[in-house]
Amino acid sequence: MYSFILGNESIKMALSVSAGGRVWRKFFKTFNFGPNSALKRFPTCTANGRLYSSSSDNVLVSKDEKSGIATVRMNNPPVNSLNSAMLVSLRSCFEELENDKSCRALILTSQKPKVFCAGLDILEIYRKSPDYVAQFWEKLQDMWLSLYGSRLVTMAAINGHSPAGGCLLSLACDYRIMAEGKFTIGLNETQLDLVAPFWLRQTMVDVIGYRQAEMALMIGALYTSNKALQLGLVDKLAPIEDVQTVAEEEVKNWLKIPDQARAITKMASRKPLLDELRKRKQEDIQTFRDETTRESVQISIQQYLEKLKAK
Ligand SMILES: CCCCCCCCC/C=C/C(=O)SCCNC(=O)CCNC(=O)[C@H](O)C(C)(C)COP(=O)(O)OP(=O)(O)OC[C@H]1O[C@@H](n2cnc3c(N)ncnc32)[C@H](O)[C@@H]1OP(=O)(O)O
Repeated sequence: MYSFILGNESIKMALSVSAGGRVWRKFFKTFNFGPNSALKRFPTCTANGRLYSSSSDNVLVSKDEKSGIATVRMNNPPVNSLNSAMLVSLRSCFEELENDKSCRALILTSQKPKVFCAGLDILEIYRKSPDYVAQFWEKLQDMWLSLYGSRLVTMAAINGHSPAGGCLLSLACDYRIMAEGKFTIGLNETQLDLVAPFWLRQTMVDVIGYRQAEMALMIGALYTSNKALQLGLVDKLAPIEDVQTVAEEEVKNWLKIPDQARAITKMASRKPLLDELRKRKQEDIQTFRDETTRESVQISIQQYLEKLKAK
C-alpha cells in the first residue's frame, strides 16, 4: 500500500501490487499521468528496432523489445530547432511510447551529434500572426506536458549544444548525460529579450536550486558541460561518442527499480507543476502571444537572427 500527499490535496491511494495492470490504470486515470489518462494501445509499437508509427523524418524512434528501452532521435537539420512540425512529432512519439505497455524508458538524443537541439525555431515567432504564435506555444506546452509527466524513465543523452528549448527538453527528463567538451547548455532566453515561462523557470529551480537558477535565468547564461555538471544542471559527462552507451547503461540501472514505485514517486513531485500549467494554460498562451508579438521584442529577435546568420 502506498499513501502520499500531493500539493495541498491529500490523496490516499491503496495500490495492491498483485492487482497488476488494473491498479496501474486506476493510478494513471486518477492522476492524469502522461499525455492521456487512459492507457491506449498502439498496434504499431512492437517490433524490435523497427520504427514506430510516429517516426517521421524529423523524429526517429527505435525500441529494444527485450529491455523496453526506446531511443528517440531528433532529426531536424541543421540544428534540430523546434518548429511546429517538430513539436507535434515529438509529442506524438512521447504519447505512443507512453501508451506502449512494453516500453519502460526513453532516451532522447540528436541524430546529428554536436547539436542536441538549438531550442525553439526562432522563425516560428518572428513576424508571425498572434494566432499562429499562440498555436505554436500550445504545441510546446503539450509536448512538454507529455515528456515531463511521463511514467517512463526519461533520459536526455545530450550529444551537443543544448540552448534554450534544448535545455527545456533535457530539464523535462529524469536524468541528463552530456557530451564533454566545448558544448553549451542553459536557458538563454533573456538574451533574445524573451522571458522563460513559469513552468520552465520552476524546473530550472527544481534542478539546480533557487539562487543559481535565478542568476542563470536573469543573465541568460549558457554553461559549458563542465560548469553544467558542477551546477547539477546535468548529472554526468561522457565523451561525445559514448553518450548514448552511457545513457543506456544508466537507464538499465534505473530499470532495476520497480516501475510502479518509481513512477508514483516521480509523479508525487511533478504533479503540482503539471497541474499548475494545465490550470494556467490559456493565460500562459496569452502572455507568450502578447509578449512575443510586441514590436520591441520583434526587433530584438530580428537582431538576434542577424547575429546568428553573421556568425
Ligand atoms: C512569457 C513571454 C515570452 C516567453 C518566451 C519564452 C521562450 C522560452 C522557451 C525557449 C525559447 C527558445 O528556445 S529561443 C531559441 C534560442 N536558441 C538559441 O539561442 C540558439 C541559437 N543557435 C545557436 O546558438 C547555434 O546555432 C548552435 C545551436 C550552437 C549551433 O551552432 P552551429 O555553428 O552548429 O550552427 P549555426 O551555423 O549557428 O546554425 C545553422 C543554421 O541554423 C540557424 N539556426 C540556429 N539556431 C536556430 C534557431 N533556434 N531557430 C532558427 N534557426 C536557427 C542558423 O541561423 C543557421 O542558419 P543559416 O545561416 O541559414 O544556415
